[in-house]
Amino acid sequence: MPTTAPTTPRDLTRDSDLVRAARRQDVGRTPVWFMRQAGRSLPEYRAVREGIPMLESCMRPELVTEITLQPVRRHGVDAAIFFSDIVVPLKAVGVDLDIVPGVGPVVAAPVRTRADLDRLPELTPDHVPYITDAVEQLTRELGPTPLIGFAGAPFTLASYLVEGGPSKNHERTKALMHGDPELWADLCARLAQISGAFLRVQASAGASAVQLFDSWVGALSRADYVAHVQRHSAAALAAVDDLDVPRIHFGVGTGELLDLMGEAGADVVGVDFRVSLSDATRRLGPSYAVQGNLDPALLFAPWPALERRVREIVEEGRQAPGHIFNLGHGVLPDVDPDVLTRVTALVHECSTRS
Ligand SMILES: Cc1c2[nH]c(c1CCC(=O)O)Cc1[nH]c(c(CCC(=O)O)c1C)Cc1[nH]c(c(CCC(=O)O)c1C)Cc1[nH]c(c(C)c1CCC(=O)O)C2
Repeated sequence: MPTTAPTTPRDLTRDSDLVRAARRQDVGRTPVWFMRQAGRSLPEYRAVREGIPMLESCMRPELVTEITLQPVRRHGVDAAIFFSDIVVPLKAVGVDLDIVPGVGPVVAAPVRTRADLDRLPELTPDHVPYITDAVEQLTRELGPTPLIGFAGAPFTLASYLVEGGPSKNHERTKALMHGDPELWADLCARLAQISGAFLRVQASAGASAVQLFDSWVGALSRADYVAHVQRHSAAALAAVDDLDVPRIHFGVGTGELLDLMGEAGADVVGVDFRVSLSDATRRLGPSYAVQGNLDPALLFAPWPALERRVREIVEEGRQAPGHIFNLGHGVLPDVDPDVLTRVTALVHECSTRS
């Protein structure tokens, strides 16, 4: 019987457990990956990053490829997450910012006025040729293992731009949202274009799924999310509507927003460790897969306690229409990477369907 050779990177990953779980299809076993699986927890990461600033490393396709592959080789996870950062597209369009070790993104001139917004251009693929190169190289090397592309969501990006750096209370961001809702809406619309275009570059170059990180949106009420944020996140996700890639939508402390984040255009809703997967599934209904939700701090607990919790999460995930095992937030830098390898193997072992 004649067979047709696969022609795109996505053809090779269509039947992967990660893509199937995201689409709420049957899987052989529960797929697992970890947010921040590439990074300081790995000695091989620290070795290749030595002396190279974070943002510069994101612009070197060879290095991005190597760093993205490191946790896949080491842990045997079911997906690679593209090595980059949510502020890379902002840097690419000319925002003067840096990622300060131990602090996070710091913006030289915060965006707070109409004139500031007017200086923030839209993103085109020509701004980020190194992203296209890295994704193409990576998907060739990954073969049947899916690559997840990502971007920051408008609210989380706006918070860094308006505050000028990391913020506990997002006070200036909320002051702008409520004090000048028109400027806020225009800023978020611009950020949605930038995020959407960044997702589209990655999906067009071969990424098999995308994740929109709205890490800090749990700081908002449902009413504010609906009035000031949801449509902008929806616009970012809609940028890949026609590309046939499942969309994951994640935030921290977003238990009260899960259904609204689903409605914004997600296939999979990320759940942090504050809400059980059973409750999350009840809140979301049958139309969404879930991703999560091991507390990253539990990776420091004695193995029997950690093992019990991992097994519980896999069991709860079986009640969902689809489940991708992950942490409730990123890997902490001091974690013993062998624990992540062991958790990966345990999730696979205890979820294998006979
Ligand atoms: C809020 C946010 C940022 N960046 C990101 C988010 C959303 C996810 C989340 O909520 O954690 C997303 C991100 N940042 C990075 C990745 C890709 C790799 C992966 O997840 O494995 C991803 C998906 C690399 C990175 N981004 C950063 C690092 C550490 C830099 C280093 O190794 O020197 C990495 C590996 C820097 C960064 N960038 C940011 C922070 C808060 C920090 C940490 C600062 C620090 O503690 O030093 C902004």
